[in-house]
Amino acid sequence: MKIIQEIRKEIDQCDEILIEAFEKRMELVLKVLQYKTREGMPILDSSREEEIISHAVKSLKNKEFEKEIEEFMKSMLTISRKMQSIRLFPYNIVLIGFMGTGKTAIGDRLSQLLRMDTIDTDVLIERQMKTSISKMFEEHGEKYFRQIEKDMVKRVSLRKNTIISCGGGVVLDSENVEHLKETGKIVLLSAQPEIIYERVKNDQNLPVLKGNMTVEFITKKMEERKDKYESAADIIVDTSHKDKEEICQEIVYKLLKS
Ligand SMILES: Nc1ncnc2c1ncn2[C@@H]1O[C@H](COP(=O)(O)OP(=O)(O)OP(=O)(O)O)[C@@H](O)[C@H]1O
Ligand SMILES: O=C(O)C1=C[C@@H](O)[C@@H](O)[C@H](O)C1
Ligand SMILES: [Mg+2]
Repeated sequence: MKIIQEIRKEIDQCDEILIEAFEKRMELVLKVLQYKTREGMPILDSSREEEIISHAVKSLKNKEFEKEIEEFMKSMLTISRKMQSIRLFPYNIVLIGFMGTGKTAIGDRLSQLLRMDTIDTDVLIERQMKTSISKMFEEHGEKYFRQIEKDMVKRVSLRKNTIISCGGGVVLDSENVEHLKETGKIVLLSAQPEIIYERVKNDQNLPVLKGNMTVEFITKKMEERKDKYESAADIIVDTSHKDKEEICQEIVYKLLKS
């Protein structure tokens, strides 16, 4: 009994050291963040995280704990990144734009990079209604879908520190824009019609383009919606000829400047 008490005492001492080191580390992370923001340096640096993890694995004396140290460092980096994201973006990041501009794809990547939660109105609607958007259009018409979408936008606008990827038609309704703006900043993703066509041409779940999957129709529809998209936007990021990493960096940079 005495032995276990002795060991526990040592564990408590280890925890004290960890707590002290953790506190110090978080304070230093915030200092780096302030410095980077002041100097206009890129905030996201995935290679630095990999370096920190591999350094920790190498530094370990007892190799029995390799897997565990990796997990430990990853959790700490996640906590640290989350803390930074909350300070940098104390609001929802709302992604809007035409079909195929990358709202869903960029929402997912941005959420990995910033360790912020992400949701997608189309995905939530399909999950709630237990059917596809195409079927909803087919069986009940567009008006029915837009009402469900409107209710969903109202609900998701109540969230905090979340990346909200919207359906392509969400901002056509001015009340949706008002709700989203109450808690978020709006990022308009754009792309050239030819690029959008290449990205969506095989997508069977886009009823607005059904029977009209051509560059000409996409161009016309984009032109019709242009003013609504642009007037809702706090920042605009063109996604043509850019990979997801570049787009995320640009979103972060422009949001911080806005
Ligand atoms: N920057 C990019 N480069 C190459 N492919 C991309 C890029 N962004 C998105 N894509 C691809 O284009 C397709 C459409 O993207 P995504 O589904 O994210 O668009 P969306 O804006 O969410 O469209 P929707 O309005 O239909 O929900 C996907 O296959 C995605 O992987
Ligand atoms: O642009 C649109 O009107 C749409 C885009 C998709 O995200 C879906 O929300 C739906 O297919 C309608
Ligand atoms: Mg999408």
